[in-house]
Amino acid sequence: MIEARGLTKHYGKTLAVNDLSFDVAPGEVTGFLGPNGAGKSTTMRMILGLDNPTSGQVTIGGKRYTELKNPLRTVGALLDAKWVHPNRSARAHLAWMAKSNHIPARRVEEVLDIVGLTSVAGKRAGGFSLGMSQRLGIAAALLGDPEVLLFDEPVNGLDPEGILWIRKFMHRLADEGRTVFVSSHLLSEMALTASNLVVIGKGKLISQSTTKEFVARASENTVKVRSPQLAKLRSLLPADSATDTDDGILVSGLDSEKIGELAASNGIVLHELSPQTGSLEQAFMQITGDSVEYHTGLETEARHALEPAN
Ligand SMILES: Nc1ncnc2c1ncn2[C@@H]1O[C@H](COP(=O)(O)OP(=O)(O)OP(=O)(O)O)[C@@H](O)[C@H]1O
Repeated sequence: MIEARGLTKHYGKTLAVNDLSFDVAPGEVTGFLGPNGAGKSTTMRMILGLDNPTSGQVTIGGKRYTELKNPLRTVGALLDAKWVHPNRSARAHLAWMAKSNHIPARRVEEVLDIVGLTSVAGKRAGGFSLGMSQRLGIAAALLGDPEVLLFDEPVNGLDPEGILWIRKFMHRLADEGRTVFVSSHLLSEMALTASNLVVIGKGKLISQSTTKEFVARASENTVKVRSPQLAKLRSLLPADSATDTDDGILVSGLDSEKIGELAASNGIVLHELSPQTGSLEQAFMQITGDSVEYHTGLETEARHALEPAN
């Protein structure tokens, strides 16, 4: 269980995290969602004691990170997958981490097996693809068999196969009863990965709810309308209720019956009148009013193949 209360962080004049309170429960994957610069990494660093809050606090199982007796046995984190000595093998890297944290050496082979790196464990980590580096980072996070796991943007730059692997792995960790907190700015990915969402924008909490609730709340009463007389229909709708789409408008605040009746009583022909099932993207934009571009990242990131190390 992670509990943040009034968590605030100033960097000089920049208010990176602003009075943030949220809970992350065990046995589930909780997504930490927000556009670039929203304060996700700063929050994760404060959870891990790598940064001190200006005010407020965050605890893991009721204790601040600095109060934990065996931090690696309580919380594991993947912050930067490339943080590894390039000439060290994966096995040597993990053995060094285990030794410096009083973790038995046999655990190294266990975590290599869990993340599927046993066959390349003797190769230099510097030659690993991004996907393999992510697996190594996850193996390191699992070394102390912690109850709580944090992942900062774990699918960034991964190919579809790597993304799928991470997604399934997070579900597995949650099914084992662990607390899994994963940050991302990729909304589509979080919709598939997380059952709960903590959503922030500009350092502030926007919402904490299940993913389903988040989408349902924001996407109610959105109706797609196509018509050869759109301008006339628009003039009859409440101000700011319609936004343009490629081939029509998206109306919020009115249900399809009302729009249909309005069109009929004014002799307006409709080619489409369809209530929209909400996507996470729509939900986010409606709730935050932000116009950040979101995408799954699958197309542009497919070039990073999960190749074996040289
Ligand atoms: N060490 C620092 N010194 C000064 N400003 C910082 C520092 N770290 C973060 N910031 C600022 O704090 C804000 C939040 O940054 P943060 O990296 O936490 O956001 P984020 O949601 O993780 O974004 P991203 O997805 O781009 O990493 C940004 O305005 C950033 O420029």
